Amino acid sequence: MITFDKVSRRYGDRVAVDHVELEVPDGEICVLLGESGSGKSTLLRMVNRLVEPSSGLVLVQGQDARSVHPQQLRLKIGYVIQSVGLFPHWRVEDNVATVPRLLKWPPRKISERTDALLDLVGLPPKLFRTRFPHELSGGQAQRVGLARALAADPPLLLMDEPFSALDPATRRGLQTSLRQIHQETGKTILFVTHDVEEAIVLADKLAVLDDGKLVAQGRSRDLLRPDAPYPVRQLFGQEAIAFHRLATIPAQMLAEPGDYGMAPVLEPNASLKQALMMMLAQGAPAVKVAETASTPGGTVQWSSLLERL
Ligand SMILES: Nc1ncnc2c1ncn2[C@@H]1O[C@H](COP(=O)(O)OP(=O)(O)OP(=O)(O)O)[C@@H](O)[C@H]1O
Repeated sequence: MITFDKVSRRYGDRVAVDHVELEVPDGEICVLLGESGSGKSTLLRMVNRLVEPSSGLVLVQGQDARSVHPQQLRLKIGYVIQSVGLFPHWRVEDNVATVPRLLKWPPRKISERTDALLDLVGLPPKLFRTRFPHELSGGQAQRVGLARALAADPPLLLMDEPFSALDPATRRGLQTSLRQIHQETGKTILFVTHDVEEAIVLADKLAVLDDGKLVAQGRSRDLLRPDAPYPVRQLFGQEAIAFHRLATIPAQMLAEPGDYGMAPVLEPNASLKQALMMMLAQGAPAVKVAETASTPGGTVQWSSLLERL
């Protein structure tokens, strides 16, 4: 758990972070969302003491961050940034092993851990272990950055716009991978983005910053309402807020028993936004949600979807 207790950061007259009170619960992905300059990175960097608060407290797993030496603190906290920051003359395996080596793990344990992590982030070790960073695509490099951050199994991960420099398809792939990795590892993740769709896809908890102030926090589906605070409506777009809300609701929730013949079929974990997009793309009044061993599937109709908007 990370707790921000009335945390502020001032630079001269400028208030970058203004009395923020926020908890990042254990095992959740908390997304800090806000326009450029709203204070997201400043707040995130206070967790690993790259920035110190001007006032207030940052508690990392119940402990005042200031009471722990920054180097000790950073060993417990994985950090992933947009520019990745891999060491260019080190092979992938050496980059991933950075922190375990600092911790003087035995070589065999480091080697096994490197293989396991490369598998986890979707880079087969046989193909990627010995490559250099310049032999990787941007998405692959970011996957190595994620493996490196996870190497010593830290309970917390800080991710500062990690996918912002990637093309949309690669970015979606990494978002899906991150959710899967999160499910498998149960890490507590604080993730910064200014991309509203990325925030909705990833957030268990969404925290919206505006001009250094925390203006809303909660589950996306609870925040995305017509009566949301003005900065939230402005960020998501007044007209688009209902559309974004559909992305937070599983299509499965509106699926009714019955088969409407030739209706197109959605994946079992698709959202209502995907259902709507498929209806629009195919001119279909209904879509089927595929069944799984644990969910019955069924049909979502245009009329019931409109009622949810
Ligand atoms: N070292 C610094 N010195 C002076 N002002 C700073 C410093 N770091 C940040 N700021 C200011 O604090 C405010 C918040 O910056 P911050 O980088 O946290 O915003 P952000 O929401 O992460 O923006 P972006 O999405 O563009 O990275 C900005 O007005 C910025 O100019």
